[in-house]
Amino acid sequence: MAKILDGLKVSKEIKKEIRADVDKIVAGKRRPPHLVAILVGSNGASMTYVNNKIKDCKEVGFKSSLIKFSSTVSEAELLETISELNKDKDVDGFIVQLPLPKQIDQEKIIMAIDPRKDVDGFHPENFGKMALEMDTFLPATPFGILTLLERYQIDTKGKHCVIIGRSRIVGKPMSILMGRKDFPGNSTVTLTHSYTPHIEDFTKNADIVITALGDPNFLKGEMIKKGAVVIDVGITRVEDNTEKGYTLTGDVDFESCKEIASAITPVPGGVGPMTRAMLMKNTILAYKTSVYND
Ligand SMILES: Nc1nc(=O)c2c([nH]1)NC[C@@H]1CN(c3ccc(C(=O)N[C@@H](CCC(=O)O)C(=O)O)cc3)C=[N+]21
Ligand SMILES: [Mg+2]
Repeated sequence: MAKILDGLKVSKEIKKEIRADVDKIVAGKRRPPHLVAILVGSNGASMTYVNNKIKDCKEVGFKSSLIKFSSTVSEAELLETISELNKDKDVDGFIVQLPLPKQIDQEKIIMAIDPRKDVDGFHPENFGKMALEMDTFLPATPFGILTLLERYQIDTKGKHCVIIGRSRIVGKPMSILMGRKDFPGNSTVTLTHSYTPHIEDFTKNADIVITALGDPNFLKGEMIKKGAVVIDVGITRVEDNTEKGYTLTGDVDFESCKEIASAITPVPGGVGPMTRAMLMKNTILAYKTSVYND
């Protein structure tokens, strides 16, 4: 039976560390860090995520603000709000919850964010710095995965890491980070996606598998090597007859994989809570402007 990589537990530890830091800041008569979230429309999952981020802010002692727009908001209105947040000295970092409605050009929105306030790490300037191993904000989900690997002392050096999915917020940055010279890193990376034939030919040879494709229970035990480390980023709401009306389901078939893997993340309670903790981490980094101070 694989060791469970308990993202919920580690995320609580990280939030406690941040809280202690904020308490010191406030005791020194300085204002606490301030995170702003922009939410467009009323997608159920997006509302849950954003509300949880606001809850996390309270927990760690940050000030938080939520700016809500209807799904019919214009691109110009959003850009105006971003421009104001960029200038606002009371705001350390902000995020625009994705996905955005189709009338909005996502790239244009991300490009408008001041990279120094881009605590999601989505701006191309920050993505470029990440790729070149310069100090910057790492995107929260990959940052969360790295931190989880680090705290559980999973050896990544010289290992073969196979990533499934090439999204701009998970798969693509993860593929770069696992190959960087830092720890955890120094892996040999294979980035697979929807055009990769016979994905099991790759996953069967992987020491570490990271799934981020959004296909419930895709990765089966027979597709992995004995002793592999399995990181499940997928989180799909599969509709059913439960009270909630859905069950959160990962990309990993947990039941079959836990028998073969040496370590595995659960869904829920794995990568999701780590993502949230790292957004808090990036926000306090933005506050200290330490990433731009060297
Ligand atoms: N600008 C932007 N930044 C993001 O970081 C961002 C985004 N847009 N859009 C959507 C994705 C997804 N994402 C998650 C965050 C937390 C959980 C999380 O806390 N999951 C819990 C369960 C939460 C639930 O009950 O639904 C868990 O896995 O245990 C999941 C997914 C951040 N994203
Ligand atoms: Mg993909």
